[in-house]
Amino acid sequence: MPVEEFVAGWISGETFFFLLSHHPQWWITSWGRLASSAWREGPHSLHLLVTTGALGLVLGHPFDTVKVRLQTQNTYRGIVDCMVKTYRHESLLGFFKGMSFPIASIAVVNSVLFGVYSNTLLVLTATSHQERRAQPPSYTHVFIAGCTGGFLQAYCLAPFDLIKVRLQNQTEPRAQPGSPPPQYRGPVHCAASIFQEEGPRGLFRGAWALTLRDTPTLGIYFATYEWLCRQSTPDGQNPSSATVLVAGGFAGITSWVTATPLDVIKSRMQMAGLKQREYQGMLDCMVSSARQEGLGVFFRGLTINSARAFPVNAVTFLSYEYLLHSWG
Ligand SMILES: C[N+](C)(C)CCCC[C@H](N)C(=O)O
Repeated sequence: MPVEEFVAGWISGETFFFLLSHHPQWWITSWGRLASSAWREGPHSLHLLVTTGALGLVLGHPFDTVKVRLQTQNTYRGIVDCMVKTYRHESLLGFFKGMSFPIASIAVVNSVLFGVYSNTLLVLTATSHQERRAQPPSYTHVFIAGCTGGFLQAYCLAPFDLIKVRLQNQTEPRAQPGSPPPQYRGPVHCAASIFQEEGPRGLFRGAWALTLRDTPTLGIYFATYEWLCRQSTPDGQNPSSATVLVAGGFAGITSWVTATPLDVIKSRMQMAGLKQREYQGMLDCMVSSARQEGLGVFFRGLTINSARAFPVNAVTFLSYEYLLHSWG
């Protein structure tokens, strides 16, 4: 089984910088150093691509926090109201709650997604990544391979995503003397408390909704990416960097448009069991949310999430393609 796709997915998901850089000062200075050396070496430098992957995730996280809050809390009137309240009560740091686990896990998740996708295509079409420009796979095969990757990555993502959502929803300001501490002190404490209270299954709360969200929509993700690349690339040639960026960005948005209804349900199920109400199951969550808040509830957070999805997915595809290309 070719492993390059797993490795390229891993690096484009990009974690090792996080492991090296527990300290924000280190992060900022080393990113600055890498970016400036990459600038000198030219825009195709690996450093630049890899660090922009991480940077995209960091810069995208505040948008994600606003999205999650709009989806699960009914106290905000809209994007601006949520931003203002978060900033007033929790300062800028409030937007970065729950960020460490996504950064630590995105590499594993992307590695599984891209690795399984490419190897499923290999099984279906008997072509390797390098051969696929000359012999492009059908969109049906691309879709099936994307769904397979999406299905398997959902299981790796589920516990990390649960902890992210729980931490993003803690609206307490940073510990001030005398004020009650938030329920979870950090990602590890959050994981440990869920494990203690609900056992290992507790960590997979909402996992079904997540799997249903990701399986078809990651098929759409890869099919959109392939379609957009082929539209603007002459037959048999590799797409240009600009094409990859635009196709990756729109693939991200398209797949999020289709994923948002189940994303809302997934986030609500993950929050169930805390202050909010319990649901009997996914269907109950859908029906009661729609009854109480109207059908618009299924598109909560879509605008802000699309603004985040474009740059994040543009960079992911660019580094993935670039890495595979440079390994020949
Ligand atoms: C399938 N679904 C739409 C859920 C996600 C597709 C894009 C995944 C990417 N890591 C991101 O965070 O944007």
